[in-house]
Amino acid sequence: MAKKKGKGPKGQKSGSRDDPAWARTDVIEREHMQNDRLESYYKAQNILPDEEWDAFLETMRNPLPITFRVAGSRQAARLLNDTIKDVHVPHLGGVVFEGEAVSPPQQIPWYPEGLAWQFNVAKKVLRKSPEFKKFHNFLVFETEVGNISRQEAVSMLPPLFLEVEPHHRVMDMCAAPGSKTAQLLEALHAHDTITSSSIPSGLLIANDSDYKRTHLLIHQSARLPSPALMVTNLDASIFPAIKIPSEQTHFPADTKARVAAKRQYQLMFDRILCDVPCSGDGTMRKNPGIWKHWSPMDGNGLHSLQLRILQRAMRMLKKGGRIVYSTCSLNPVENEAVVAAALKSMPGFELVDMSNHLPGLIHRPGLTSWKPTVSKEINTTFATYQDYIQSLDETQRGSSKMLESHWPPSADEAEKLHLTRCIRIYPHLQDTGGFFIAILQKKPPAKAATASGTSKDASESKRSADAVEGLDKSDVKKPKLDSDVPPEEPQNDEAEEPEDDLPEEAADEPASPMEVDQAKPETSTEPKIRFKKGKTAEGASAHFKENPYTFIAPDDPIIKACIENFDLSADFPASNTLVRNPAGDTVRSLYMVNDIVKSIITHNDFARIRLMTAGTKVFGKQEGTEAKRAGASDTHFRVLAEGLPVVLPYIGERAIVYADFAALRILLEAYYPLTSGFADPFRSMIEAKPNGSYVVRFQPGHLGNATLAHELVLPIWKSNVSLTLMLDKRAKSALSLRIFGEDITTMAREAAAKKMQQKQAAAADAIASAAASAPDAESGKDKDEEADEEDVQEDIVED
Ligand SMILES: C[S@@+](CC[C@H](N)C(=O)[O-])C[C@H]1O[C@@H](n2cnc3c(N)ncnc32)[C@H](O)[C@@H]1O
Repeated sequence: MAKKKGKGPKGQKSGSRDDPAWARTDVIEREHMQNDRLESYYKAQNILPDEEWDAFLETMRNPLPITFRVAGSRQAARLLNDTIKDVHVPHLGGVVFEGEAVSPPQQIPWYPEGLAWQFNVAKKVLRKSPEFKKFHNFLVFETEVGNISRQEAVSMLPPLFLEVEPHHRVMDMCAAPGSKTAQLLEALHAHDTITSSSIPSGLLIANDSDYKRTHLLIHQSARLPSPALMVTNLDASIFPAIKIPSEQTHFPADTKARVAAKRQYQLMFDRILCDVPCSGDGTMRKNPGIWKHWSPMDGNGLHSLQLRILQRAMRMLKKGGRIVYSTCSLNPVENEAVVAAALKSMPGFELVDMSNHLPGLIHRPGLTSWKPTVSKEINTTFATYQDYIQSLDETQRGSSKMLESHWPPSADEAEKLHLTRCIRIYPHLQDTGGFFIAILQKKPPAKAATASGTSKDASESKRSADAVEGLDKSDVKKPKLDSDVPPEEPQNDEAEEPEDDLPEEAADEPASPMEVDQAKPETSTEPKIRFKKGKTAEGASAHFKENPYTFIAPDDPIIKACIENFDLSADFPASNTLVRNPAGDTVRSLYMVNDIVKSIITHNDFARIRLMTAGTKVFGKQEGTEAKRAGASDTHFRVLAEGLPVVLPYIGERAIVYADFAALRILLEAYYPLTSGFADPFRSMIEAKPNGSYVVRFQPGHLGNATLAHELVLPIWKSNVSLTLMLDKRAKSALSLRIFGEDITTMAREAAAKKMQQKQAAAADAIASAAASAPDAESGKDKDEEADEEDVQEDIVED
């Protein structure tokens, strides 16, 4: 039965469009899908021409189509997409259910390479139509192993506008539960092959202020293991400066020591996603409870936080860098008003026109004018903030929650700001949710002539740097609600006091005080930063309970054993492996990070940046009786399936065995198949090896009707007489379904037997107790149907 859910705005504690529980439990009858205030508010905003209004409202009342995206590394995604297109969709064409034709899934027209799909079928069809049931099963398993991401179509858009490349430093400010984070990670890993992962030089920091939701984020992003990922748990509006030694360590002689020190140490980002908490009224089709609870005051209240998050992002962006600001709200107060206020508050940024970036995407331009309401009863009569304030009794003025930035800029200003470059998506245009996107760019360095005749980056001027620093002081250091938008700084491209032609890396004021320890030599690998006393024990970091990461020395016995056992090549980045505990003891897992993540961990206090995870697990200690029987020593680690793509490029031939397709079938069918049951040459090859962890390269081939089209690389463990495929049970089932078209695993057989037993037991109970079975009869459901419903509850997890 439907549970009551909280009614807070999206991204607040009670749930969001990205919260699966929230999405599923909210049930409301169609006749209750109306809200006079909502209609009157949005009519006042003129969001749509009159003739579209009915279609808009009607679509808002219809459930959303099911949409999903083929995820993972690009090559693997293309392959799986081909399977959907060439194997599944043809079977789903021409399905008739209860006398009605059911349409097969279709590719979303604007998603690159056709990797996103949508289909519109009732749950009953998914449950009862054999063709759709099979497809649904396939989707469930592929979702669990991370190859498919069920995600609302519009939610796939922001990362596409960010255009992340593998070398980019990327920040996802409000990232949980992480569907967009996954897309950003995929873009960082665009150079991965089907079997092995590249190690991008770039970085993704995925942040969310909600501790519990960061765990969803970690779970979601584990599907694409990345040495370039960090997850933090901070309020994005006061995200601290991250310190890394800059690539530039030499500055012109006249650079002030304080400026040089700062510029050496602040990480600036190429791409930032601000998918901010919002009122979420664009998600009504998925969360129909919003019809009942919608209030314009949610948007009014969130405006200030949204603005501060966007402004913080602007301060952390490199010149030439890009921010995507997005909400799933249609409310201009949360959208254009935030963007306009942010642009007015900080010089050097502009809205980018990307209206033709995704051919096939139907959208509308941003609004240039709107009418904020000053009460939930929809009072939009005040044309300006000044009019509104004047209308208040003097004693009330100080406590008013309305800000000047809730109101639109003048028509002239709106034109200069190019607010029409914002992108609005309305549900009736392409059968989606409602959405808003703005793409902001920090203007690239403009070369301007200086008095000395050398070429200078004019916007590096002291004036504009001061503008940024001024904002940092007002906003970041006082993490309270803004009562005001900082005044616009005059744009001055002429440097009054040109300093130097420095990289963007460090042009910002750190958000929290730090001192540079000048005594430490440049080459030291020790952190060069020390924090002011007590700083890490204050505020958010005081209660941070996670363990720190500790890098292990390249000559540590464990890493040496891994190098030996896996025949790791000389270029294996042993110095980038770390463990998750303060002293480096009780080691169970080894993590791997790339150089920039290593640099951040080394130079920043983990509690201050509330570091939840970094990099990816690659090796795990082989524990349990199986390991003891196999004689595994304390330094005997196995390569983990999740980290295998990352370490595969370094693993040497001694740790690799080649097998055919038949061997894969045996390994999937039984938990511990005997070595003697395999055919040669695989059998002799593996029997000749000592017990331990190996990597098997399964070669393409045919087996009955099944085809392995591309090499598959998986970890195994060899014991005295048997082998084990080191994948978890669900991953084995997904693999089996993908390759053999059916679940041939022991787990599937056991589950089927258990289900049969349960059905038999339930039937016996029903016969024994007629009274107990009566409510079921009343509800009109049979046990089979309930069991089916449970299956559907185990639905593909949604973003
Ligand atoms: C719209 S959701 C983000 C969805 C996410 N980008 C995705 O695609 O899966 C907004 C998120 O903002 C988080 N949030 C709310 N206030 C925040 C703040 N001050 N700083 C950082 N995150 C915040 C919420 O916990 C929520 O997870």
